[in-house]
Amino acid sequence: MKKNNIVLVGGGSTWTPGILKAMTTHLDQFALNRVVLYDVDAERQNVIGEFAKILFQEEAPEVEVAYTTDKEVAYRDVDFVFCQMRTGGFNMREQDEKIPLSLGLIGQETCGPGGFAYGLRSIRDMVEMVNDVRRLSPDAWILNYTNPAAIVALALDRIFPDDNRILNICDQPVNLMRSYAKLIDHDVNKLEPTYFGLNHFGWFTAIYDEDGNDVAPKIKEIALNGGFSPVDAEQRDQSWLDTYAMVEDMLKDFPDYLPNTYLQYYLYPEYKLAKLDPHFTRTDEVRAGREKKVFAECARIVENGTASDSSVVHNDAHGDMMVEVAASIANNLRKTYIVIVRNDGIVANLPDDVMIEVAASLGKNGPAPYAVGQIDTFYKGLIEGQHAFEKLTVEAYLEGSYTKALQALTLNRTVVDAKKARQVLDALIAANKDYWPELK
Ligand SMILES: NC(=O)c1ccc[n+]([C@@H]2O[C@H](COP(=O)([O-])OP(=O)(O)OC[C@H]3O[C@@H](n4cnc5c(N)ncnc54)[C@H](O)[C@@H]3O)[C@@H](O)[C@H]2O)c1
Ligand SMILES: O=P(O)(O)OC[C@H]1O[C@H](O[C@H]2[C@H](O)[C@@H](O)[C@@H](O)O[C@@H]2CO)[C@H](O)[C@@H](O)[C@@H]1O
Ligand SMILES: [Mn+2]
Repeated sequence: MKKNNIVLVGGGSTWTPGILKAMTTHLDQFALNRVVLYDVDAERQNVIGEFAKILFQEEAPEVEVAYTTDKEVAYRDVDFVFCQMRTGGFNMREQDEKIPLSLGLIGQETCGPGGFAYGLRSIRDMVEMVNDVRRLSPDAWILNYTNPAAIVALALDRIFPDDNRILNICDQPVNLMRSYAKLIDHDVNKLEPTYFGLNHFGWFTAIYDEDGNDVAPKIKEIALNGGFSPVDAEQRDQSWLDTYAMVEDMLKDFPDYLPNTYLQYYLYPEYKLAKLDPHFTRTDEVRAGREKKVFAECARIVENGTASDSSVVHNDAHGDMMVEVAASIANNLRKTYIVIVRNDGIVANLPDDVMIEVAASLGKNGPAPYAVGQIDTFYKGLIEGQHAFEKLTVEAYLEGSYTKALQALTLNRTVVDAKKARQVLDALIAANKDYWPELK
């Protein structure tokens, strides 16, 4: 098995310890030669970089580990880029949530005006990253998790249409699959999904077990009786437990398919708005919880010089998925993953240029998506509206167009009213002046 050189972009991310741990537990599937962490924030990365050195020294001393803020070093001679950057950090995520909420609109990291704002910030740095990687490692696979993945995927498809080694992925479908499996007491690796939609905007149409039986009806029945919760419920903050509980509401209203949890913001914007606290948003929860815990624990490990007694690096769906996806590509395993790809006829009644989220077989030539066929009017209508929002957001960025930005926000189901769209757009422009192109 080839030993791979990896760069983790956003090395100072709160998810990095879990991903590093997953790398050490998957070496039989995904062999490593070198792991480099790259970040623009030296302070964040140093703590996690030092932790990485200890972890690998104990678990896999043959793997070379380094961290750097020099992209010329980071992107050279790389086989796989794992990308999870957050342009503007948690300070800007807080603005993405609190500005819309202060104006009576949903404030969320990837949905609505918050997702729009984050999207315009992410595109610039993501394009720079792809250009740098291609200059230094032309054949590297770029596996991107940076959010909002829907907008990032659409922008990268527009800007690098011939680059077929960029793959955008979200861990939410895997996390939902793990949760379904626990609900029906089944091995998740023996379940195969059929799924369609956009990122954070899709549905499981069926979940097949090893005998070819669809277990989705059984899952729905349990969920409809209030039995649905995340597989890792004991590690979840209250807002995630509330989110999973909304699946019951969604199934009562729309029983056809199992929904992605993010649909709650688009289907029930007023109800969710009433539940969100404009003064204590998800960013506050993450700062007080995951961020604090990860950095304190990594600092403690560095101080003690051992990671053997650590709880911060539990195996989580996110890290496992990132490594398993890379393994499927590197070793041509052709396992099934839900990924984001150009439609090109997969959903027969949607345009080719929609970046859809769908199940695909993943091998050394990239994703081979499974055909979906025609989708029904309700789902088609929802997707077309959301795609128009995403497309206008990308075009607003590329053309520096205020009008397209306003059109995008007006089309979003969490906004709708054009006067509110203008109000939130103007407030977001002021907050993002260091990150966005000028919108005229
Ligand atoms: N696709 C998914 O399902 C999924 C799941 C989890 C997290 N994410 C995404 O992963 C990213 C990281 O999330 P987090 O909560 O750990 O945030 P975080 O702020 O803790 O980590 C992001 C890191 O990226 C760094 N960074 C910012 N701009 C950079 C650049 N241009 N180049 C290199 N590094 C840069 C920051 O300094 C920071 O250390 C976010 O985009 C988040 O939305 C996606
Ligand atoms: O609010 P955050 O920063 O905790 O999370 C935002 C991310 O939420 C989803 O990721 C889940 C993931 O599916 C699950 O496996 C586990 O790792 O928890 C994550 C959230 O706690 C979503 O898919 C990502 O896109 C978001 O960035
Ligand atoms: Mn996601």
